[in-house]
Amino acid sequence: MAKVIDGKAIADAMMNELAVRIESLKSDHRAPALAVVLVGSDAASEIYVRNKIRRCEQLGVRSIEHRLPETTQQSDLLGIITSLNNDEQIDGILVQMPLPTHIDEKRVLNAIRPDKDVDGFHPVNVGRLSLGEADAIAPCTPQGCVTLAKSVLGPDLSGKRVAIVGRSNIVGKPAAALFLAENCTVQMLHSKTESPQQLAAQADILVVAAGRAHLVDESWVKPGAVVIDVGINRVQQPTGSKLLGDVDFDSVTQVAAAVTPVPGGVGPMTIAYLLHNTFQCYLKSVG
Ligand SMILES: Nc1nc(=O)c2c([nH]1)NC[C@@H]1CN(c3ccc(C(=O)N[C@@H](CCC(=O)O)C(=O)O)cc3)C=[N+]21
Repeated sequence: MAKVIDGKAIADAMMNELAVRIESLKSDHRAPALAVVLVGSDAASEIYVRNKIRRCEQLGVRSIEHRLPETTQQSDLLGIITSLNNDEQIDGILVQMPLPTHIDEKRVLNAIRPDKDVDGFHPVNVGRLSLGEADAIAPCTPQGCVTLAKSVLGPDLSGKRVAIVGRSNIVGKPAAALFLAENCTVQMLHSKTESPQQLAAQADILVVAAGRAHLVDESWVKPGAVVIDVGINRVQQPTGSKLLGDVDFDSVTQVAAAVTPVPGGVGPMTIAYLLHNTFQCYLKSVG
């Protein structure tokens, strides 16, 4: 049986460290502030917002929510982003994805000030990350994946073979950039990849961010590999709704050295890095 990687515990430890640093700045500076904009409703986004608010409270970070109806016009959303951009009291801005289809996600991401872009989705931050620049704001979930892999394999990942299933702009692509920056050998697998199982089964670290419940079973996993499950699929069951990962945990645990659970794996790490990124933006802002 594989080791279960406790993302919740690692996130808690990161938060405790952050709480101390925020507390120590309190007497001289305003509190850090994070604004979240949610348009319409989306199950995964609701979980995220709920946990984010709780964590902000624990850390003494001011949390600002803009909950807008599904029918919100793009121009109104852009107006809110502009006012958050210009508000010197706000350090981080996060617009929940996905947006309703009548809104152009690209326009919205482009509108966020790069130095407040705590998601790291603005083209300037994507470019900095791809150039390997140290001051890039890197996306939260991929940073969590790297930290979870290091929790098992130690801080030096150089030479490790990494396979990433899924090529989204918010997880797969930035995860590839971050593992490359760790000197890993990175391979991207996606829906058009031939024999993805065979390729995945060569990886020391397998990151699964495909958005399909239980896509990956033990046939994809090299014995002794570390498996990071990014999936959050809400499925209805007779007993109520349940969260399923992209990894079939019971199957993969037979061959892997370590696996992240869902919930309790990548999710809490995403929130921890959201607060980490917010704190970094805050440090730059207050000097
Ligand atoms: N601009 C943007 N950035 C995002 O990072 C983003 C987004 N939009 N839209 C939605 C998805 C989803 N997402 C989650 C993060 C944490 C948990 C989380 O805390 N999960 C916990 C709790 C689960 C629970 O409470 O049931 C866990 O897996 O253990 C869930 C979902 C971030 N996303």
